[in-house]
Amino acid sequence: MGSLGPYQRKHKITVVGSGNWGCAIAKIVAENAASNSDIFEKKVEMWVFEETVEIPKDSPNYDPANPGPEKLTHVINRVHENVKYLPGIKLPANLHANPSLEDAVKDSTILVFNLPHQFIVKTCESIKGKILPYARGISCIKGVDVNEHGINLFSETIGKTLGIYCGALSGANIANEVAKEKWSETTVAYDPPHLDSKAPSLQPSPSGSQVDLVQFEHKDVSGNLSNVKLQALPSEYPPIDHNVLKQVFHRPYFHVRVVSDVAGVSISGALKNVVALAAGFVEGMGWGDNAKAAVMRVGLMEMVRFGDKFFGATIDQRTFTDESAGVADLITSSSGGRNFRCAKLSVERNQPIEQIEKDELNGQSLQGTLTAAEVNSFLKNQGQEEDFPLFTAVYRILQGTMQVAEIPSYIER
Ligand SMILES: NC(=O)c1ccc[n+]([C@@H]2O[C@H](COP(=O)([O-])OP(=O)(O)OC[C@H]3O[C@@H](n4cnc5c(N)ncnc54)[C@H](O)[C@@H]3O)[C@@H](O)[C@H]2O)c1
Ligand SMILES: O=P(O)(O)OC[C@H](O)CO
Repeated sequence: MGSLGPYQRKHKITVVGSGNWGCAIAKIVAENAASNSDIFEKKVEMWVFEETVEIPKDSPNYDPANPGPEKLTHVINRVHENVKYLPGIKLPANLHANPSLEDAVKDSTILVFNLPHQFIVKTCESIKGKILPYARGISCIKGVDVNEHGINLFSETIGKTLGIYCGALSGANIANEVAKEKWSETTVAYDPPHLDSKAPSLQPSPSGSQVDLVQFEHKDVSGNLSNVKLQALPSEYPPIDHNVLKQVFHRPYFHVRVVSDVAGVSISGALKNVVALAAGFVEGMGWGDNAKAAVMRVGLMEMVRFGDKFFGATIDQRTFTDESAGVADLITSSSGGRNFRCAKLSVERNQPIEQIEKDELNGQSLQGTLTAAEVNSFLKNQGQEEDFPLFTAVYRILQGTMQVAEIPSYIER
């Protein structure tokens, strides 16, 4: 290892985000950067939304020289652990926690976006024009971007905002299990216009001084056509393709399948969170495993129907059944995910789920509650609420306008 082969430059990787999943993925990426030093720079940057943390005196991470509250980035770089969002897990020493987003993404060719979805638009806006124009992205976000214009995948929102191509990663991946190196699978979806590896005429000159802007027509998931300009990756770098992405994410304990269905992978990851809330609600009622299986069955059907109706042109229906991002994620999320656990406690304690989130998650963020509201506003606009009774029931239960006890009769209609 260590030889650059036919390429003069290595990829620099930045992880944008450092929460529970952000750190688990950053750990994987940093491990791979260290062990594939022929194509990746060893040092991996991780952007941290800075805050201060208090380390208890009896913690092995306590620094008597620094007894007061300490910046989270200082703690991560000092003890190689995110003591707030991924406690008890050693992070690789080549992972650098950086409080400056602009500095963290500077000169990176591979950007991994891993934040709660409500923060992504603002985060991307702030680095517009400040990244390499030929960088490529992977979104690990589970959510959909619903705004007045309709519904978008976050990979597309990120790509459009930054003027780059962005794929997606999603799977049956509870972060704490992955971080403990318990075996799991994931799905990476990546399907850029073929300009990096298949069209040498589009490559810039080896000096990098001349860049090629490739303009192509792009149809987004809602069928809207737009002209997109994408800059080819300079030929000094190894092409960013399925093989390189596997080297970024695959570990002996984290098995990656790379596919092309970005829409299917992203939609599954977003919608399964809504179904996991329903699973938590019925579990909280003490209705048992049969009831949970029933909401998972109906939920999966609604996920497939949603994909077919609104993303039909671009989605591969097999993703829902064949890939980790599909039914496998639905099962794990409805068994031990945060959305499931908080929904269950909210029924058991008869408290709003926002209260449970605040009391139980120590700053981590539920995605299903926001997604249920966003999906509902989209379905309402489309006049389709009644065609998705489980999604609608979850939204109404969260709003307090429906009881969990009404789920069985409501979803049967
Ligand atoms: N945690 C999991 O098990 C898991 C697994 C797979 C996918 N995901 C998905 O990954 C994404 C990220 O989840 P996570 O678990 O890393 O996050 P998290 O739930 O741990 O959220 C906390 C993070 O949000 C950050 N944050 C708070 N306010 C912010 C702001 N204003 N701007 C930017 N960042 C802010 C915090 O600094 C912290 O890093 C989500 O879409 C989630 O659904 C999570
Ligand atoms: O803990 P949740 O509910 O956010 O789900 C975590 C992951 O998405 C499971 O794959």
